Amino acid sequence: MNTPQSLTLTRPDDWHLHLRDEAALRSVLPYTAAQFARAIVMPNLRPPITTAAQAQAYRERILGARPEGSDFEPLMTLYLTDLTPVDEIKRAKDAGVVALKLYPAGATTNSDAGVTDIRKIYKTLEAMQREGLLLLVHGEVTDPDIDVFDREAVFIDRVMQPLRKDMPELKVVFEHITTQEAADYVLASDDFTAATLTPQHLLYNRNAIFMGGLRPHYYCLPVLKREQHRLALLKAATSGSKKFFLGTDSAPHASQMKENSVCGAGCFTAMSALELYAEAFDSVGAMDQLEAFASFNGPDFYNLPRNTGTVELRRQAWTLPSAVPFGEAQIKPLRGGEALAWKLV
Ligand SMILES: NC(=O)N[C@@H](CC(=O)O)C(=O)O
Ligand SMILES: [Zn+2]
Ligand SMILES: [Zn+2]
Repeated sequence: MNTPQSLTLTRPDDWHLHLRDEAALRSVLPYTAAQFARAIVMPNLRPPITTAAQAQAYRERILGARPEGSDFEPLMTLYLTDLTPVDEIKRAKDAGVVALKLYPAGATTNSDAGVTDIRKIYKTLEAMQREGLLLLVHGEVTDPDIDVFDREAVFIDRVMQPLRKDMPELKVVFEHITTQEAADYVLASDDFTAATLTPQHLLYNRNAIFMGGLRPHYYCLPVLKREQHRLALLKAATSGSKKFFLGTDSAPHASQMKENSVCGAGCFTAMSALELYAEAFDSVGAMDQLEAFASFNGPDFYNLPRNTGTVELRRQAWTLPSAVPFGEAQIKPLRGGEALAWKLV
């Protein structure tokens, strides 16, 4: 077993992050800026970021919310709709946008304006393939006849397989994968397909949502799955395959929205992201695989330079605050009030 007391790694990036806007943005950004050099910023605001001009303006707001002295760099994305014009792709490329996000309409938080049928946007996807912009997918079908726990596996058959056949050189990131089926699919695919993995899906199975009562802070989409799936994801993350990389999907919701008769989907992990991944990798003696997962595989897939500089993780117990301010409200981080075994120093 590889059980180091500390680990120095090249500065990592977060390849899937929700920052929200305005006061919420100002509350959560410092946590990510303290952990990561860059992050792929999700566009599912209300209203969503659908144009290059909106992405540029959102980027400025993010830069303006950085703590004094921070060099954190947001990497911008657009939200695909049925009506995204083909011309927008060139404008996006020129504006420095790196990817577009496919939310099947109704699949998750703020996805109402999403795509109703992927075939409606094929011309736009072809333009992305030409311009070298990546497609990021929330990979769940929205068919109400499909069980919530099967929606990712069914998405592979109904959407991913035909898409890969029709658009073979479009780089696709299967975001926040949660199943053995998705891990196997990505492993078996060619170099144009990769996946992000969240800390919660590497650490927990679906029992966590029901432990001694319903636990809203463990509810995200795609929902946590059985232990067999968690083990497959952890195996993929620590396998040394370059197709898997860090994407927290940290998705802040005010605690009154989580602790409500209808609980919003999303886990807030930005305050302790690297520590949670370290715990997952350490649990299988794979700390030596963490640097590639957190710092190399993402930039390599996106064709961006790797970061310079390093950060250090130490095996040192500390307690995560149970709640922190979130604009006028408050937010409860995943594992808040509990001890963590690793600390970013
Ligand atoms: N993951 C989540 O449960 N929620 C995300 C949306 C998403 O990434 O699907 C959010 O924006 O809150
Ligand atoms: Zn999603
Ligand atoms: Zn997300």
